[in-house]
Amino acid sequence: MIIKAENIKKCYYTGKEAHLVIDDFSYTFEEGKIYLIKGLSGKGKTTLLSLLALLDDIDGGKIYYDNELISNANMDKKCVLRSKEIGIVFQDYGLLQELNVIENIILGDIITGNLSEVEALERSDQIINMLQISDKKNCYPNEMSGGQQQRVGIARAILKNPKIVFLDEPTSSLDGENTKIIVSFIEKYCHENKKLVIIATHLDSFDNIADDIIEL
Ligand SMILES: Nc1ncnc2c1ncn2[C@@H]1O[C@H](COP(=O)(O)OP(=O)(O)OP(=O)(O)O)[C@@H](O)[C@H]1O
Repeated sequence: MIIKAENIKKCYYTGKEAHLVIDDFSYTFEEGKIYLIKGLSGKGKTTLLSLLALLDDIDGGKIYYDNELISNANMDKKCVLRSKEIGIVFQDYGLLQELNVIENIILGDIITGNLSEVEALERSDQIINMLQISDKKNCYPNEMSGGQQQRVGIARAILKNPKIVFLDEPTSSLDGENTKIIVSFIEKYCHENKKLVIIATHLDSFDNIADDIIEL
């Protein structure tokens, strides 16, 4: 999947005042590559990620997925794309506290029908093994470290084998060891499976594996 952003803009309104956060951003993201969106806090990294991931609407410009103009599509079409082709890893992990690791990973894709329970369990077993959290499979989020919870978030995002993965500050609160595990996993996942990976970060953890770095 290729994402093309053409002159995209995003404004936030506080009262009557408009703040232009993304101003005329253009870029083409290609499959099989890892891109970093970098910049200081408040520069608009999360905003840009959520526009490209179709979580929020642009105020100007165009977004194409594989040459199809998608920014004008209706909500249903965007939801289907997000559900089938896009995996998102959120900055705050976004895990459900009442569910254990396996349930957190598989439930969404079983509910949406992306995977059968058998497929989901089989794939989640492989993924948590690669991410080195197999011993935590029955734990609840509050029984795990930040690095372990982040890996659960990654496992959940890639369970359905999406073509595109967005990660928002995936290593911001992690130590060196956890960062290393996540960086090498992301590199392998992207390059071996020809996925498009877009990472918003203010850190240098991914610099060595990035195909391009976009400074905001
Ligand atoms: N929903 C919103 N309503 C109004 N302003 C917003 C909203 N979301 C973000 N902003 C503003 O837009 C700007 C960019 O925010 P964004 O979260 O995209 O930056 P960021 O680069 O990801 O920052 P950080 O590294 O701190 O996460 C900030 O000034 C922020 O205050």
